[in-house]
Amino acid sequence: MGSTTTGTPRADWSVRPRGAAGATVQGALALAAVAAVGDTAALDPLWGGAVAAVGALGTVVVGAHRHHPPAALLYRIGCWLSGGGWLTYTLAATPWSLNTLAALGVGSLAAGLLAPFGRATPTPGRQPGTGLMLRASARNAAEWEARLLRVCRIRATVTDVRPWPGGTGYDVHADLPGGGVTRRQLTGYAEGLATDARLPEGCGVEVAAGAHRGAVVLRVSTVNQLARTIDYPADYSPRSVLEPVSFGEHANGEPAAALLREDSVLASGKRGSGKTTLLQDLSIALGRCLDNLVWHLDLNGGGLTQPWIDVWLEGRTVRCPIDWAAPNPAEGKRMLAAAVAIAKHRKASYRALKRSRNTNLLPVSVELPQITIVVDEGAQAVADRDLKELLNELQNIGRNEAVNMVVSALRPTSDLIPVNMRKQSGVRVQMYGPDTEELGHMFGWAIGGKLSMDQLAGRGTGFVSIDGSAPRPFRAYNALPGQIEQAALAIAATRPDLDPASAHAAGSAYATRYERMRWAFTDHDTDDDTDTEYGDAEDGAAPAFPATATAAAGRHLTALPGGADTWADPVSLAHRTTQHGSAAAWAAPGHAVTAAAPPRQIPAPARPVPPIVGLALDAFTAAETGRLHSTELAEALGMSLTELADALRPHGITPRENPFKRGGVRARGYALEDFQHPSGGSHPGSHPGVTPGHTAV
Ligand SMILES: Nc1ncnc2c1ncn2[C@@H]1O[C@H](COP(=O)(O)OP(=O)(O)OP(=O)(O)O)[C@@H](O)[C@H]1O
Repeated sequence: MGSTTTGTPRADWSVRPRGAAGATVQGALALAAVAAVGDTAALDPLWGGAVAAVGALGTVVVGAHRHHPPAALLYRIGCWLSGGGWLTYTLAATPWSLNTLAALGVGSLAAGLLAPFGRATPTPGRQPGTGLMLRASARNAAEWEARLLRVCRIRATVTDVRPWPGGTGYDVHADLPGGGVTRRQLTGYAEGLATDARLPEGCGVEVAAGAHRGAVVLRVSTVNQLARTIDYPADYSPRSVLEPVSFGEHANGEPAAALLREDSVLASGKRGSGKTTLLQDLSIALGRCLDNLVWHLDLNGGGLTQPWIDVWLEGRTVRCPIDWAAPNPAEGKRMLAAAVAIAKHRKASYRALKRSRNTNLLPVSVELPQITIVVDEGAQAVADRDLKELLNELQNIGRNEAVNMVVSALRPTSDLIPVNMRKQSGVRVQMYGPDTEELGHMFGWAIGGKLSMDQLAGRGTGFVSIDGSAPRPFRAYNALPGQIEQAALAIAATRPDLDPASAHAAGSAYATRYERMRWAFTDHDTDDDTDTEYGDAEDGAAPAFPATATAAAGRHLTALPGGADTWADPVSLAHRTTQHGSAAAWAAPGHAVTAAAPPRQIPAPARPVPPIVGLALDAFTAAETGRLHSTELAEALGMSLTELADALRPHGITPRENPFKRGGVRARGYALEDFQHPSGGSHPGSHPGVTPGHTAV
């Protein structure tokens, strides 16, 4: 009985057989009827042979067309031949004898019992047009159906098994059953499937989208491709940032690549996992783009930038391959402040261009390039409150205006990388490491919690997820210094220049960057606290400081009055710090300083506190300590060590003679009491008795 869609039962009068028994009985009756008619009509027995031959031939043709398995073909040919043989005999003799009828009965019984061999379906592993499937693939398909049922309790139908070109794995195409089973459910079983399939170490199963929502492709690697080192392909031909940027290979040989016009990248991994190498890959790939400029914010000791800059410092190229590189927080603040200014400026200045191109997205080009800031050791950057704020702001506003970021960090956890920064990163990479829980932190526990580092092959390998897609294992290209040098020379010749409107918005910090870079990336003989990031105070060759600078604590990024100040001028140094709240009223003798903002009220200090001292006191308060290393204080104030020393010396404040230990490091530094009770100074208005939490004037 069938049923209508409304549920009312309805009789089914079709003669289509239901099951093997029905088909056998129907077949036997039909054969007996043909024999009876033939006998009555005195048909020539040869017709029986003809029927058998035509039936068998038809079975072969139809079977091949419908991809019937060999057992089904044999069974069906057998049925035609035995039926045809019986018919021939009965036409020659008579159907009406007990023996012929018994032969028909026995034959029919045998056909009924052997019917399962004749089943034409399922023949897994086949889609129209894919041709005959190899027997091994068909067996593999059946195994995967069984495995999906065993491991995931999902009764999927495998529709194809396609070997990878290199023979290092295969794709299993499957249709999910109805009833709400989703691809995402399967993703959680990837590890279990790989184990059940007894895949070699380092091999795994990736779950990818199929042709439709109910289809899935399991990428099964059988040879540990990720274990071999892949050099960066020696191809520096020009590309566009509108094309995917490649940084490695997946296990099946496909390039690991992402579109970085709008999506920013967050790459995390423990020390030595291959983050810097990955950033080098991205720097090369992005540097090749004629519509993109690479900036480096390298707080990791210059390892990222140095190989790029050397060719320029050595005079092997006139143009610097990296448009701007910042090796320390102070320069980083200038860079990020300039990037924020550019993003804001572009919003306004290129409105007409967007309208004329009928697009909401800033159309990047050789004349109007994207800026991609590659940040090595983002955790160090976000440890600085100002850098963190700037990075956050840039990430929030830079997408449309083509100011993008690639950030690396030791861990993807919120203590090192702000949650917003992770959430806003469309491309997320977690490099190999012993701690599987990092995958949960990076990709979310629902997906990442079910992945395993066992799928990777040590340093240089990782998982990448693009725009929330299932994380895929990949191996990053290995970019060695010699190759970076080659790339740097090629890119120096092809990279674009910043568009004039953006360069204008970036101000003098941008215009003077090369002088500072040249200084910062050249070796200098330095000596403890008199170190400087860009130069020595007494060295007349030291470059001028840019007029646009981040204010002391970088909280107010405004152009400083007075233009480019000189390197060793304490007034200008202090002046740079007066943006913090505004203590412009203080000035050293003989110097007039224009107030940038109205002076703040102070509770009741006996005498005014110089701004540099006030800011230093703030830094001690923020750090909740009575001792700060010179580098810490300089960093907190956005100054170099020499700038700091020069600014404090007039107030009789110098680093303590004896080094002290903080955070496990022994170094010289400043003591809070020296700021509260300075020994003296050139300025008549010294400031006895000030306490942290005071307000500078
Ligand atoms: N893709 C790669 N292929 C082969 N070897 C690699 C790859 N990436 C990194 N390595 C190896 O690992 C070492 C460390 O790499 P890298 O400096 O990039 O790691 P890192 O995570 O940046 O380390 P750190 O955080 O200490 O700076 C390299 O010297 C290199 O030998």
